[in-house]
Amino acid sequence: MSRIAYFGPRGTFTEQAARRLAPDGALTPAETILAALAAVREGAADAACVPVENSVEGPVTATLDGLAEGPPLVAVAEELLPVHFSVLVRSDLADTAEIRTVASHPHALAQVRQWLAARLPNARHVAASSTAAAAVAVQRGEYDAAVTAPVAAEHYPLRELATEVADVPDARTRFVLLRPPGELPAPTGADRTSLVAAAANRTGALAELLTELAGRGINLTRLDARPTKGNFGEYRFFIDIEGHVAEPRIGDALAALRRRCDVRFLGSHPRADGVPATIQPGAENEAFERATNWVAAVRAGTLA
Ligand SMILES: O=C(O)C(=O)C[C@]1(C(=O)O)C=C[C@@H](O)C=C1
Repeated sequence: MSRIAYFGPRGTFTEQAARRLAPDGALTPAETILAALAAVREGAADAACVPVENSVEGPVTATLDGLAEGPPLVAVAEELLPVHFSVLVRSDLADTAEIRTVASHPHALAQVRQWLAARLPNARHVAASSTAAAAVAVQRGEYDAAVTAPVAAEHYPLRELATEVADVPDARTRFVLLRPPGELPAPTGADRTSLVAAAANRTGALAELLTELAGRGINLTRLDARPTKGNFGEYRFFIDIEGHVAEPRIGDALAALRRRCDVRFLGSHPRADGVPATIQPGAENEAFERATNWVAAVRAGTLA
């Protein structure tokens, strides 16, 4: 049975994603995203499930930084979960006027800002390590309310003050299952490839990388910049593209990027939404294969 470390404690959105990604796995919560990644790197778990991006708040930076640094890990699967929240309070709380503090993961607080301003305008917002960690803190009496995944109400003896809370109704978070480098999932035609590129700090460096992708008709699904943390003003670029590294056009593009700068491969796997890659005319895999075969024939002296 696969041992899966997930960003916990019990009752996070990530736990739900992990259950879907590894239905037969033995799930163990990790207190932080970095701890989940470390469990795999140290061999205590076979895979880690962590959030990577949210449709409202964008990248989960702890995941991005954790993947760019340390021994490499590769995403082998992803899950998209609809995100709406429950607001949980202690069962003995008599009146919402008593709510002075609301705790949650910063991504969660950002997704319910308007709701909190309208319904609990006097409550101070407090960042917790995860939505479920906020529920634990409310249970301990540290805070008055927690913004959590709906499933948290099943794990913690708290009262639901509100459910289906979301400023943006169809918000979604994408989660990935990460393993040490190994056999890749087979291409399906609806895949995502992720990488992080350390573009040089000079005029046009990022544009050159993007031009390599655009010239091969490859569509981006995400581009995030994160500081390298070394020199102020230097960034790494997290790039998600449509397609699988096993495809000639994607392999050709990755080789071109690698010629230009340091690239870390972060995985090729089926997309959770099943959206097939958009491929520009002339950028089909067959076109790349035909062109490669033509060069081989020219070199062999059988074609000109
Ligand atoms: O705290 C959780 O429940 C998580 O799984 C983390 C997380 C996130 O990192 O974005 C996941 C989904 C929601 O968008 C809010 C929080």
